[in-house]
Amino acid sequence: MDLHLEHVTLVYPDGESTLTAVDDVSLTVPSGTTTALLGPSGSGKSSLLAVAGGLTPPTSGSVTLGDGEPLFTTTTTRDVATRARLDRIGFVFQQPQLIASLTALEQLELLSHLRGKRPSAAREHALSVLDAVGLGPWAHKRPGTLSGGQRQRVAIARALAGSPDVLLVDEPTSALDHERGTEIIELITSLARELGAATLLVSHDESTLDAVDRREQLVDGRLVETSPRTSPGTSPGTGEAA
Ligand SMILES: Nc1ncnc2c1ncn2[C@@H]1O[C@H](COP(=O)(O)OP(=O)(O)OP(=O)(O)O)[C@@H](O)[C@H]1O
Repeated sequence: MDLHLEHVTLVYPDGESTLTAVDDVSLTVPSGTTTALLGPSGSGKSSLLAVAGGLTPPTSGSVTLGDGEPLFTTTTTRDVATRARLDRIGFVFQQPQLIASLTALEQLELLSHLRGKRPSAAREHALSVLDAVGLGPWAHKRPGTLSGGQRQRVAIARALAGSPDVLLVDEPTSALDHERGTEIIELITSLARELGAATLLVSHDESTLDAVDRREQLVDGRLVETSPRTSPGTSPGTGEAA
């Protein structure tokens, strides 16, 4: 399902005043595609991701999936947002945020349990997702015995295990070297395509983003530039502005 952000504005209280972190942003991420969100520090990337994922209600505007009812609006209650996140949205954060005492497989099974899945079906599915991220042989390892790249792959598998409509990814490569960072972006975009997840990915590092379908630029909370997908082998940012 396509993800639609419609006239999203997010204003934070800032002492006696207010700060507009996201300013009237409208954006569609088609199902199965990956849009990278770029922009300087403080431009509102994480804030926009937080609204897209129902972590923060927008001050105005809405988040919709497909042609359905809005998923997150100014009035969405915390309980409704939590359920929508569990059922429809996968998150990958800068740090993998894994539970140290659980194996890779158990990290995925825990969420399946929260979603009310049968344990045997959940295990089989979790193993197939770990296979898809190249971690089949490491399914029974705990985070402490995995590399940084492997831990991020567990986080990606965990985010995708519930077959979410939307995948939201915040700086997934900041703790990785260039080669592993590029591999992680390639993995995310190919799995998003395979699973039909509309994927919005915040990144500082344009050099790892050859595989993404689209780039958007935020400055002072506003979208300023849209570029279509660059062909493999061409340098980024050479597309015509839309
Ligand atoms: N919880 C908050 N309360 C008040 N202001 C906030 C809050 N979170 C972010 N801000 C402010 O909103 C603006 C946008 O911040 P945001 O973290 O979304 O930007 P960003 O582009 O993700 O930055 P970075 O790349 O450094 O993570 C900044 O001015 C920031 O200081």
